[in-house]
Amino acid sequence: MAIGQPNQSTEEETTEGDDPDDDIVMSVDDARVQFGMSRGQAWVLNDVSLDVRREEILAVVGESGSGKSMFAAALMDAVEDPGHLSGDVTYYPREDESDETPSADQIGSYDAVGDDSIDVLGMSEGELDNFRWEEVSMVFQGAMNSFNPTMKIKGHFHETIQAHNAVLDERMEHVRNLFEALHLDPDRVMNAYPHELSGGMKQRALIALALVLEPEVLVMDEPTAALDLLMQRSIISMLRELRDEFELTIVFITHDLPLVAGLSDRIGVMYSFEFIEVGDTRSLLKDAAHPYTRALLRSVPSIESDIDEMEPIEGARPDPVNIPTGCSFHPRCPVADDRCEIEDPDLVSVGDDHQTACFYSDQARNELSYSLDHGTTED
Ligand SMILES: Nc1ncnc2c1ncn2[C@@H]1O[C@H](COP(=O)(O)OP(=O)(O)OP(=O)(O)O)[C@@H](O)[C@H]1O
Ligand code: NI
Repeated sequence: MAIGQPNQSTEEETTEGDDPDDDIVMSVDDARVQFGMSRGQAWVLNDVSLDVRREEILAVVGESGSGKSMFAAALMDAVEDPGHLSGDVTYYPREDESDETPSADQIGSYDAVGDDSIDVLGMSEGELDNFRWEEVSMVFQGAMNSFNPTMKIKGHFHETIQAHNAVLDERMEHVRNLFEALHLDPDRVMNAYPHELSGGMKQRALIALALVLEPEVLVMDEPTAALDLLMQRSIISMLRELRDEFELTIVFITHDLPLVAGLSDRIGVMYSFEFIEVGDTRSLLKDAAHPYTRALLRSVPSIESDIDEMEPIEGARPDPVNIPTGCSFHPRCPVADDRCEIEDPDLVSVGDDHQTACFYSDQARNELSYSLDHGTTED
């Protein structure tokens, strides 16, 4: 395709994987979060559609304020006021292999939209409270200090288990397995008060707490941001094992792209409150197709790159009250033209299991360079 010639985009294109057999655990369709400000209506999640695949590790990356935490909150209907969430969020419980009956029936109390799916935004507060521990659990941004300082770690586990009427001995046995996978000494940590633990230990204990009722999906919002690099890397390496051992799906939210390069199966890049590129980690890092993703990869430090090769992304971040028309990245984009100011590109396929929302991804790939001496090489 000649440079400057736009890709064809169609309404039908979505972020769904190329493989129709992909087992989807959650799907988000046309999710929007809107709130009124004195300056006008603000959109902090702008028509987002994305499928989360069962047992994948999906990294959600983007600059501060791009909507990553909003997306996480949307997954469990936890958007706080004044934000108002609309659209659809659907959860697909694992089918019981020994039985044709979908496990949605076994879960029982939730409202199912179909035989085997659950309408997350249609649940009552009580249903949501169970859902958030038993199906889709979350480690919130900055939650490391959310432990009650006057209660031993053990107490937090007991409290959660009892609040959900689960069998204490059974659950505590599971917790021992979780602790082992997270390289925590159960006796020592359980009997400690929060302040007696290092940041890394507290964060791992929090991850174990999120998994105590065996959810299918674990959403983690910047779970390692407050820790030193060594501890970050060590937790990251435990997460893959945790996923394998407990058959988890992990949605890992971070502003730190190199950190998740060796962890995730797929990466979704958010810009201006929506996904602008989604793809298989290897393909996305090697051959990023969106000018923003390429700029992001150029702006991150790597072990070998010189500090002067790093280029911060120029221009102001989008304002939720004043999202640019057309492609929201156009004011900062080196390859944008008139079309980009008017038309909003949909996500279209740009490779195997790789979609991007840009009319000029060929041009971006040809003209915008970045070096890749981090990430995929360190599996
Ligand atoms: N409860 C809320 N209601 C409305 N808007 C909100 C609410 N919470 C945050 N926002 C706004 O939503 C936008 C997106 O915020 P969000 O927290 O999702 O960004 P983020 O990508 O997670 O950033 P960071 O990396 O700094 O955590 C921001 O402009 C923020 O001010
Ligand atoms: Ni956030």
